[in-house]
Amino acid sequence: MLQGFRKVDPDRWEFANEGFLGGQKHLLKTIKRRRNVTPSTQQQGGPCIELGQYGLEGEMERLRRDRNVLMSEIVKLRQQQQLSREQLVAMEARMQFTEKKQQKMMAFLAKALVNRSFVHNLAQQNEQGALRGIEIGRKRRLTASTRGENLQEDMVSAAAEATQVVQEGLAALESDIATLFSAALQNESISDTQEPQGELDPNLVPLTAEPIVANANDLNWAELLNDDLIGGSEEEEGNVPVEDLVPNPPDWGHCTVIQLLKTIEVGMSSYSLELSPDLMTLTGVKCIRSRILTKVRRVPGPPAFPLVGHLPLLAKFGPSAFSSLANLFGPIFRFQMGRQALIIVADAELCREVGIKKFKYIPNRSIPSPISASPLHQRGLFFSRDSRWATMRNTIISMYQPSHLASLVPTMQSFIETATQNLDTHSHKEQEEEEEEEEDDIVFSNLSLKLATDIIGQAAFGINFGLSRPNSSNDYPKSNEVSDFINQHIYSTTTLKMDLSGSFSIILGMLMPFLQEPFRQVFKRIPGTMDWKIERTNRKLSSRLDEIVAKREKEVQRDSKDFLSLILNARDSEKVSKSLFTSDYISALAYEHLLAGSATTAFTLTSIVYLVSGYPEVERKLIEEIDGFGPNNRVPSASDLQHKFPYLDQASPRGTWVWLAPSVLAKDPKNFPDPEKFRPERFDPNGEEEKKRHPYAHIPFGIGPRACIGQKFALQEIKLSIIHLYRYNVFRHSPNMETPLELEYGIVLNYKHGVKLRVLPRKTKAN
Ligand code: HEM
Repeated sequence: MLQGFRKVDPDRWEFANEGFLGGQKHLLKTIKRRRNVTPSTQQQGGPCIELGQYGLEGEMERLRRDRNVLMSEIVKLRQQQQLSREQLVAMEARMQFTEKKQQKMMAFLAKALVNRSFVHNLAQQNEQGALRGIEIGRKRRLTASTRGENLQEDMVSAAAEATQVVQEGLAALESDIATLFSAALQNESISDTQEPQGELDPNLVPLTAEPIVANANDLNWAELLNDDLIGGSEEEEGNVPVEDLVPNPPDWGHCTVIQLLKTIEVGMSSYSLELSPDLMTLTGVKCIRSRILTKVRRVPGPPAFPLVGHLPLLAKFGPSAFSSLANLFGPIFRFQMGRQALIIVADAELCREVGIKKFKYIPNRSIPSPISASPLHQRGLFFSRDSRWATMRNTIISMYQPSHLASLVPTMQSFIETATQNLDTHSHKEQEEEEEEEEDDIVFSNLSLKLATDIIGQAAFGINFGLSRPNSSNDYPKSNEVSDFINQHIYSTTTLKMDLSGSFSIILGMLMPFLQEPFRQVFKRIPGTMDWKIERTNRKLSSRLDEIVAKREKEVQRDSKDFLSLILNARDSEKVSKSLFTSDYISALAYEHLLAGSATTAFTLTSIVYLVSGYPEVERKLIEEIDGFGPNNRVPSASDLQHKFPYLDQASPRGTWVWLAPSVLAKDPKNFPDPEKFRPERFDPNGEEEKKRHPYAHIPFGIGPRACIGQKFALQEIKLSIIHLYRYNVFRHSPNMETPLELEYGIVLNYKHGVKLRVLPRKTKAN
């Protein structure tokens, strides 16, 4: 009879009994508990035999072994208990740390609210004229309660103090950044196959203490998304498909770097619409905003500075910061826009994953702090969310049908013809050129901005702003209303930034979002502060837009084909929901067109002309194609523009972006060999380079359902302009223009000192 424990391997013992057999329940009742083994039971021939006839000694041995097994079990359990205790302690410490951080923040706030001694600092460091404004405000509010006044002053002081803290922080971080980037640059010169040459700066070690992801595959992408979407525990991550865990997409932001940079301004400079494409050229850059900072900590990235995060990197290095970071940390890295944690994805394939395949989980753009105070900007398509966005986009997209775009050609052409009359006064023959004469220069960047604003003004509102008419033309005196509107628009646009030297409430919005609104409420009442100015301008702009919409709403019959009329007609005919397209949303949508469609297009057009005038071979090919199309008075149709100008197609706007981002592209020569060269041929659809390139390596208008709605509009306008310009002229760089051209990272990327060109009229071909 077999009974008791038996050894199944050197470390394990198992219960064994003849009545203990799998599937034979009825035998279980034959199993009897073994009684204490005593000499008498032995004599009675009781159940003392186990694993053979070992007798008492055998039994003792068996018990000893049983005891050892149990002891080792106890030791194991004790170890587990110890481990759990340690984890508990670590968790407590983490909680305490978090609590302390909160306390510190509260202490800072408390200090901010009682400190009265920094009014002067504010005047020096923050907003020009703020002090004067405060004084004026104070005089005006002499009757106000002293307590209220003090509070206001205290908040001003707090603002100054916070600015100081941030500035000190930036200074302290600067040396780290320099180290980081010098190392990054060193890394860049190392090709895949080469061994690193020389030692990397040892100072780099603490900065790159986190693991470098060499390959995008090293990170489980689905896991990353799960992680951020769900915010679950680390143990849960990656085990369950996203689809199962996210019944409703949670409210978290999605943005491409483009979108992000469109609205976010950093440090000295800001990044905008146009910047995005060149970043995307790197191989495509997308970023995912995470609400849960801790969840993205394990994604590699440089150490972040308290409050400002990685903003100083952008302030100091501009867009090339992203390339260097991609070089250091791999195609997926962490970046902190102030308090906002982002995951940057610098890989074409992963961009497709985020922008298209995972779109349903990340359909919305995050609303950056400058926008959060401006309903006007929030109600456009760009920042609208979920089902509202889907309905609005579906409605608006119908207004960009090919037939509608084609009907816009004559309007565009007419504006182009009028605007180019400005060139006549500047044009001269090469031999007459007086090198230093500034009056011969044309600031082409200004002209193209005026032209693009006029075209989109007409297309969006049906209003001719008349900005690009020749100066000498007095046919249409520009009304004060129009210039006021444009000025308000420009001011409103340029203040839409997250500049560390900008509006105080906007800075706060980045650093401590919950403080933004209370501070804005205070500052907007203090004359002279930027918050006050922004509030005033946006209010005026909104009311002007509302007026335009209200007037148009009242029109019984709207014949014009501008965006505003089309959308109002659709609403009146109940094609679109009245509750969704309320007047304020319609104002915002029309205004968004002005915003999104002016400086972007203008910058692209300027860049093309600037580049072509520096590359005679490109100019020759372009002119050949334009002249080959037909006589100068033959205006190309929308279809001609699409199919009959393949070389122009390659030059706009893609060649431009490549050239504009040499530092970014240099990191990815496999996609863009010789990136610093303006070589439209690289985009020749039949060329090897184009065939080899990843289809999402270059996405200047974005990808997926949220891609630019105005892409075809912009390209049509740009191509028409180039054709008209080069039919009659060629351009040369003015000797008065700086080289290399300096860029200004405003809300819309711009050439800091403009693009100055000389106009050379062509020997016009016989028509
Ligand atoms: C060369 C000129 C332009 C460039 C480079 C450009 C670029 C972009 C980019 C990169 C995006 C974001 C795409 C994404 O997130 O994947 C975007 C969105 C957008 N663009 Fe443009 N754009 C240009 C001209 C225009 C024009 C002329 C209009 C209006 C007529 C316009 C209206 C919009 C709108 C409304 C969105 C938001 C779309 C949505 O969220 O559904 N853009 N643009």
